[in-house]
Amino acid sequence: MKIFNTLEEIDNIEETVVALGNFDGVHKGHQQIILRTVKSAEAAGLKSAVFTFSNHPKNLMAGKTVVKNILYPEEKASIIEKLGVDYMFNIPFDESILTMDPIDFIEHLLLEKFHMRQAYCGFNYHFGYKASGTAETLMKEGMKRGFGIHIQEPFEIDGNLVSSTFIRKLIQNGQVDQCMKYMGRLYSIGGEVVVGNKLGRTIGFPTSNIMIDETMVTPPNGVYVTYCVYNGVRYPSITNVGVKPTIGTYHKNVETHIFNFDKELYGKMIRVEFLQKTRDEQKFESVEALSRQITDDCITARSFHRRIAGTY
Ligand SMILES: Cc1cc2nc3c(=O)[nH]c(=O)nc-3n(C[C@H](O)[C@H](O)[C@H](O)COP(=O)(O)O)c2cc1C
Ligand SMILES: Nc1ncnc2c1ncn2[C@@H]1O[C@H](COP(=O)(O)OP(=O)(O)O)[C@@H](O)[C@H]1O
Repeated sequence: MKIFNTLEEIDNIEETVVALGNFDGVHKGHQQIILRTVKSAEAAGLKSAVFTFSNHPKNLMAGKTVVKNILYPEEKASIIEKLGVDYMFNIPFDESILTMDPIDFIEHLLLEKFHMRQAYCGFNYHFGYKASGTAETLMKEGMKRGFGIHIQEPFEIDGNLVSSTFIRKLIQNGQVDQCMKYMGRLYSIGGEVVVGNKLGRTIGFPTSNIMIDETMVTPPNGVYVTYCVYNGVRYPSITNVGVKPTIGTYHKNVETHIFNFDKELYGKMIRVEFLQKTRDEQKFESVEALSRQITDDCITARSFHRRIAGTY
């Protein structure tokens, strides 16, 4: 997949079928739109493309982070690439796009820049000045100018409208066990292993710590059954998300104890995949009490892992 990070970089591209949307989380509704785009492009002998913004439009309008993302742009790109897309237009949402007349948006971006012949978008897609362009605007202009528009109806699973907002809420409520159903993959956080207090190993539970980025959606403090992916291998693990109140005052982080594992991971990249929240983080009266609780947590997590072995 070829990724274009600015409009200026887009040059010499072939005609396209474009999926339009923000696609944060690349959930099952998004996947359906993108897969349909890829199929149509193949059938028509065109290139498939995804047009998305690298920053959330609502954040530019508010002047600060009001919408936290589920995925980093690189993560989003990597998931979209696996769906078979040829081009990704990952463009910064700036003043000029914010204030662009919807007709100019169609003419100058979609047609002149992206060479769009067909588009797929959700029923609630908005674009251009004050988000005044809608799926209907695209329909009308498509009839006039000869491009095709396919509008995806609301996509529901178990009566829930699958949306990025819905998935953000699941994560923020600790309902990580629901993410697979709606996103088609486990919710995960990746990062570089940083040095902690080096206390974990003294209580028998060494942990690999990664920092939490508070500009992203994060799960609530608590203990989770997880997988830890390192070097392409997926290890059963248990993870504490939190501030370690028993030990002191710390920033929120993610620390994972990997079962049957004793390698040094400082400076290495790991990814923690969340299966199930098992309890809230607590302040214990002593490190011994905490250690006893972690022993119990590990028994629970190991039996969970045994139960689901081979499922994911
Ligand atoms: C499964 C698990 C559960 C934990 N639960 C708590 C908790 O409820 N309260 C708390 O203060 N710390 C909790 N911790 C964090 C420990 O305090 C922490 O792992 C220990 O202090 C070692 O920290 P270090 O990696 O910075 O050395 C938990 C850690 C693990 C692995
Ligand atoms: N089973 C394990 N799970 C996670 N990390 C482990 C494990 N065994 C060894 N390690 C390593 O030990 C380090 C953690 O030890 P710990 O005493 O908790 O120190 P820190 O406070 O720096 O996390 C991790 O960075 C990792 O490299």
